[in-house]
Amino acid sequence: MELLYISLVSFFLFLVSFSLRLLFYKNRASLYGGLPLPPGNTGWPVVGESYHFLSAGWNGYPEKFIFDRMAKYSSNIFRTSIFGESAAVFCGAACNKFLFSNENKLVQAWWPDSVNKIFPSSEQTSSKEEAIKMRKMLPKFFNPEALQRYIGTMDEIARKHLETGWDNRNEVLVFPLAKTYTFQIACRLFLSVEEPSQVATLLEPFSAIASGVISIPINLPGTQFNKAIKSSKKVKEMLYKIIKQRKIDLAQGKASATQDILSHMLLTSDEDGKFMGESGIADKILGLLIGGHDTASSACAFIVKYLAELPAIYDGVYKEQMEIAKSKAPGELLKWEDIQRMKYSWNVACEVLRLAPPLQGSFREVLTEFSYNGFSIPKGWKIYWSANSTHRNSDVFPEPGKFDPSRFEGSGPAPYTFVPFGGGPRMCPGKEYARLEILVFMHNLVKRYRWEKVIPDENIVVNPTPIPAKGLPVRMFPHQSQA
Ligand code: HEM
Repeated sequence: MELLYISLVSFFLFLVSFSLRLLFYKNRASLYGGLPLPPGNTGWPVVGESYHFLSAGWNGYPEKFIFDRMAKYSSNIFRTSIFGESAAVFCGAACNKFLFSNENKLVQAWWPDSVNKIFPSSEQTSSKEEAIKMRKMLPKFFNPEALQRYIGTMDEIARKHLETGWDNRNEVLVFPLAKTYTFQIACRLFLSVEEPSQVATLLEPFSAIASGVISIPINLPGTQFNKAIKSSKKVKEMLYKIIKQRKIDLAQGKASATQDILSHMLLTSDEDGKFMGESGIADKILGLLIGGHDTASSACAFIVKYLAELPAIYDGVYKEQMEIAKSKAPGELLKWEDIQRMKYSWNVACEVLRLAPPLQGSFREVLTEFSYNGFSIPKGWKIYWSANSTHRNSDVFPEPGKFDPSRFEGSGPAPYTFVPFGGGPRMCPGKEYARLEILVFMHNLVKRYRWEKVIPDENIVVNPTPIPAKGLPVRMFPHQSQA
């Protein structure tokens, strides 16, 4: 469907685009210090290289878009055109360091216009401004005390989740279960929503939203973009209902001020004493659910995949987790000290995040023209940094395709090379929360079962997070005795 639309739109806009290109090339003489633009290709008219960029992921090799061009142009920086924007792709640790250190000086956060359309801010501000407000607010929910409190709840949810979704089954489909797990935690900690049918109703539209965020923004029936816009509206309507009910419950003393993120948002004012409106709260909760849900569930699913493929790694994780399990009283929930002992398991999770980063990278917008590595980068251009440009680079991680958790022992990878959570001031604010829910998941899963893949060479699709094409079916083998 999308290909058809792209061809039609491309054809009609070709002539317009051609004349705009002539104009663009004329204006190049004014670039920074006379330096050239990075080498590269701006691809097809209007859609640029968006299709190449996206299809590399759909085929399971998002890094191919990056490495093909780095090799072709013998450069760590190359020019492209994605989502209707002139862009430079910055590759490697030095580029990561440069970008992350120049946040809000030379560059600022940017998302494709599709993001503003899928998540129109109800407060008439851009998604960029909303993100700034969100960043200010998040430390309250993700500070060390709050995170430590969440561990027991996460453990409780993990146990119940495994009992209802995994126990007494010969075979399970991991990907949807991992999504349910991370979503159950988010619903509980953000909204105090626990009732399984309510969680399922909220979850249903989410996969359409995620794939629409990084898609070609053609809002016609049947496109990913169109489905994402509709799904985002649907979730917001559900969130409004929950928020309205919570206001009533708080007024009647049926809900507490500290029970979850929603209560905090309703009852906490900003530095000017202003409280957030219902629509602003719905936007923020939706942002958190989006940011935190597909990423962490993809990590959990890929941990299951790699542990099935690598029995020696599984044994290492099992040994570590059983030592922790045996040190606990029956029924006792996990605590902060237990998480601190899960060092090998976290190294394994990091190796999974290196090989299958849930987010492939993200964009910045150039605030002021600058030069870097002998190239001029014009104001207004977009810059894309990519986790794979270091994660899959043999100069940085020797034998990059080999699964080797020992890479994370000692001082670990060199700075700016392992970047699944980004870096600098915009580094993922949910990193620690994600670490906790991933480790709690690993603990509960390996404690109960060993498993094997039903489809040994299942394809991976990256859209925009990596997904096993058939949902990762596995055969389950429960351990004889559980701690
Ligand atoms: C394995 C799990 C996760 C991964 C790999 C991940 C990765 C990332 C990355 C790469 C960024 C973008 C940084 C940039 O633009 O340079 C980001 C941003 C963000 N993440 Fe995560 N994330 C994960 C889990 C979470 C969780 C659990 C939450 C919330 C509960 C969350 C909330 C956010 C938010 C709100 C942003 C936007 C921050 C901003 O714009 O300043 N993430 N994440």
